Amino acid sequence: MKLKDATPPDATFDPAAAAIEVGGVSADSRTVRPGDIFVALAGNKTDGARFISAALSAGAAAVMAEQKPAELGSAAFIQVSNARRALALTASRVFPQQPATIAAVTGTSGKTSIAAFVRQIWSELGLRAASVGTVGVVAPDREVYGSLTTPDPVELARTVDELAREKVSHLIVEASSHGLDQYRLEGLRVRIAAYTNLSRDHLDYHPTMEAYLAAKLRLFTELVSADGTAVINALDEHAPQVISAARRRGLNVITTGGADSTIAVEHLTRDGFGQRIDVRYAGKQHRVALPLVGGFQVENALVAAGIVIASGGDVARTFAALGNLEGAKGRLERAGVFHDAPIFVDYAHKPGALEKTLEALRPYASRRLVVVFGCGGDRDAGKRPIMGAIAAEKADTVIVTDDNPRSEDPAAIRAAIMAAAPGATEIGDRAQAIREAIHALEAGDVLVVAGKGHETGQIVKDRVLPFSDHEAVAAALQQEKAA
Ligand SMILES: CC(=O)N[C@H]1[C@@H](OP(=O)(O)OP(=O)(O)OC[C@H]2O[C@@H](n3ccc(=O)[nH]c3=O)[C@H](O)[C@@H]2O)O[C@H](CO)[C@@H](O)[C@@H]1O[C@H](C)C(=O)N[C@@H](C)C(=O)N[C@H](CCC(=O)O)C(=O)O
Ligand SMILES: Nc1ncnc2c1ncn2[C@@H]1O[C@H](COP(=O)(O)OP(=O)(O)OP(=O)(O)O)[C@@H](O)[C@H]1O
Ligand SMILES: N[C@H](CCC[C@H](N)C(=O)O)C(=O)O
Ligand SMILES: [Mg+2]
Repeated sequence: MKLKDATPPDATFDPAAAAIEVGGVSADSRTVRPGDIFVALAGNKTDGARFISAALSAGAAAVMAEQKPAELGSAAFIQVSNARRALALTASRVFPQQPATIAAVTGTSGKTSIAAFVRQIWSELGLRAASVGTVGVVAPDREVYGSLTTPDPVELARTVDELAREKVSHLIVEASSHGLDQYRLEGLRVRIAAYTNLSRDHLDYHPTMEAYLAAKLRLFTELVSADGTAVINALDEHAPQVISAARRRGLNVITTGGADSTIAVEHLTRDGFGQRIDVRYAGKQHRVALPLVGGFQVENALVAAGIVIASGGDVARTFAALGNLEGAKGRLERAGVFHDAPIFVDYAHKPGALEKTLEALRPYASRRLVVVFGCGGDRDAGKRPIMGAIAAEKADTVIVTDDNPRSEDPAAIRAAIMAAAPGATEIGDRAQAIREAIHALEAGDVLVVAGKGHETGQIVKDRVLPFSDHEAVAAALQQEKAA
């Protein structure tokens, strides 16, 4: 395609460059192919401008940047005011196909669960549906694991284009705060934007909670199309700010979960490991039998229903479909039982999630609620004592272990948690921590192994050691059986 067709309208370049043929776009000199546009981004670790000569050696036909580089060789220069935004917009021109209906969900917790729910409901309504997020790409024809919640803009645009070619008509994408802050989703034609909640996370990246919320609000104030719909969990304390941002933008607003919400909860009862909900929407009552544990899953399920209804889904069939939902892998998932005590694997790796998960399981523990968890290295260290205190307050038995120490000293991470969790036991080796927790279980106990959810590795220094909480639980149960 021609350079002028690949670049966003506000890009400026020498008119002679307009007709240059470009092959693709990359912000990484290591993946540049001959004929590509190289976009120089000022990064968090280094500056892409330092790699312009490497990109030119790799055959870049043009360099896109906010400032003109000293050396360009024979390559064209494309000046833009916001290189990250321009990268995503260029990627969406290079990869132009998109499913007709795209929804994006943001919030500290619940995105992966909601993406899985929405995909399942759409599929049940007979639509070709896909999701992109923490657990990768899940589509009718394939499942591909990814490393980021919101992929980088080039990979995202390429994936979305492929999905459209695979005849996916309905897509839901997780919009992380990093993704929104770094303009990874620009160029996506988002018709429905959803918000779950806001609690402490990623304060190693966002300077304040206000900045963290502001990144999330971009989905409503800038990204979703002006005639789109906002679906907002009314039970979250920051919901009023999201609702007013959505209203200011002129979006259609659907609120969920509260007594006065568009999708209102009239009555809620626990029913074994499921829940019965009477929901009211547009003057009509719908009875929902949700086969999932935890009040937060009700919030997630209703946001998911709101998204599907906003996309034109049949209302009665949408609420009926909630009765068949499967939880996302490793989200408060029952992974086994020992001495009649259920064992859950959960992805709570931030304070708000840990609190909600322990609260959700408390009613099932007639004896002890036991939690095994740790905190990731190279991530917001401030979370550690907060999570320690929450575990000590909300659980009866706390075992502090390792969860992706990365470059940090695992013992120091555990010590920061332990300092705020009086009475907790420290067992660094995660498999051993799980074994000891299971060995001590008795009828009436409930165990939750939190923090890794669907993950399949333990990141120690630069190595990813194979590790799965599901497998560790299964191995421990096997060992108990053999004993
Ligand atoms: C802090 C952060 O978000 N960093 C992301 C960001 O990197 P960056 O742009 O700051 O990159 P950088 O390393 O400083 O390099 C600057 C530029 O030089 C380029 N470069 C670098 C080296 C070279 O040889 N040649 C070259 O051209 C790089 O490609 C880049 O364009 O943009 C990259 C491309 O999109 C991401 O891969 C990278 O994610 C890193 C790996 C990461 O760990 N991100 C996590 C924290 C993240 O994004 N998490 C969120 C939230 C998860 C959650 O909600 O829990 C997610 O969406 O997954
Ligand atoms: N609505 C919710 N409110 C509070 N906590 C929740 C909610 N939904 C899920 N959680 C907790 O957060 C964990 C992660 O859930 P999920 O993966 O759906 O969220 P996410 O927003 O995609 O998280 P991440 O940003 O880590 O990918 C769950 O295992 C559970 O402990
Ligand atoms: N996307 C999140 C996942 C964290 C999962 C947890 N197991 C940890 O390593 O802290 C992050 O990279 O911060
Ligand atoms: Mg997620």
